[in-house]
Amino acid sequence: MTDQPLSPKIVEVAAAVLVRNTAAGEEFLLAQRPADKIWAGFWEFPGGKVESGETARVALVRELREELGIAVQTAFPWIVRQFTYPHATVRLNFFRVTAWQGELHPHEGQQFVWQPISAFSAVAHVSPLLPANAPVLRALSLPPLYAISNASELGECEFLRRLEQALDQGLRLLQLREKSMPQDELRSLAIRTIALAHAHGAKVMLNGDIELVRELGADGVQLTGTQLAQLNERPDVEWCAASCHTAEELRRAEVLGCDFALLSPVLPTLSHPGAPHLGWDSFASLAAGCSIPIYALGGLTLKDSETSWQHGAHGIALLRQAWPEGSSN
Ligand SMILES: Nc1nc2c([nH]c(=O)n2[C@@H]2O[C@H](COP(=O)(O)OP(=O)(O)OP(=O)(O)O)[C@@H](O)[C@H]2O)c(=O)[nH]1
Repeated sequence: MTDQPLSPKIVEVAAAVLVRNTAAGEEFLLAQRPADKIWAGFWEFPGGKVESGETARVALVRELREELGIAVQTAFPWIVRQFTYPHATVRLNFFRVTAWQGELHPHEGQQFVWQPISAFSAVAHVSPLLPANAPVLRALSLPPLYAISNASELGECEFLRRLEQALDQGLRLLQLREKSMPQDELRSLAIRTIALAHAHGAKVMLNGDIELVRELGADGVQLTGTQLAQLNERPDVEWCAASCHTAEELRRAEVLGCDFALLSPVLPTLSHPGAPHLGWDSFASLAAGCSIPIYALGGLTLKDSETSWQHGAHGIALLRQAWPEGSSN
């Protein structure tokens, strides 16, 4: 979201995904709507309506102070989901809140629960959830790093060695993208990659080949720009992502029902020296208001994660940088 005042036509809501780190991993907070509100008893992300003249961020800070008694220190803009209830159409402006001051207090008598948020398992252990929130949990389960394969350059053996190392270090989502590899080699690499990734609880997206995803039991497809332009329906696979460069492509990805998108190139890249790139400000304008998580791609390193969150990204996607040389053991 931008920090501009918001349109009064639909009910604008600021909602917080509070994230805390524990010994068992990251957790997020759900709150139960108090008895005197519509949808009483349903579980939701803390937050509330944006008041006239407020930005979503200002409303977020006010709501968390009023509802939970905390002072927000760090809030990253995340996805924006519109949902029509019988009583109103709401636009939920989500922020991931990672730092705050003060202890949580239920100022409106509401119950709280902290839920685990390990990769691909941000499920709610409470019910009922507000109906708008199910896709939000799915989005929340996406890990912060999306790695793109580089096997043609590294060679298959070396790529698989580095993949195993990355998986051991926590990589949970990767795309096999080997445009110049002969089909039979790609197939055999895909089989080995999927087996290795699944043994570590990680997901594998295949670039462009929907049939191969189904045949080999990969987790999803990363649609090419051409597929994104031509498909009329979201392919029936577990995860579907799109590669985007413009606002039009992002809209198309949302309309098609993609689960997430790549937006590139953010910075100059080794593979396309001198080619135009978005820069972080344009990235932020394009990502603002998107209903699906966006990974920033192009010229980035792991150190750019926080910068990407500040500009509305869910996380970063890395190609060469995802496969550092590391140890040879
Ligand atoms: N806070 C919050 N609201 C949500 C979520 N999901 C969702 O659909 N909503 C909807 O967004 C709207 C938020 O309104 P609210 O009643 O919480 O707002 P508020 O705190 O300003 O309440 P008030 O108008 O009673 O003062 C409701 O229609 C609610 O159903 C969510 O995760 N968190």
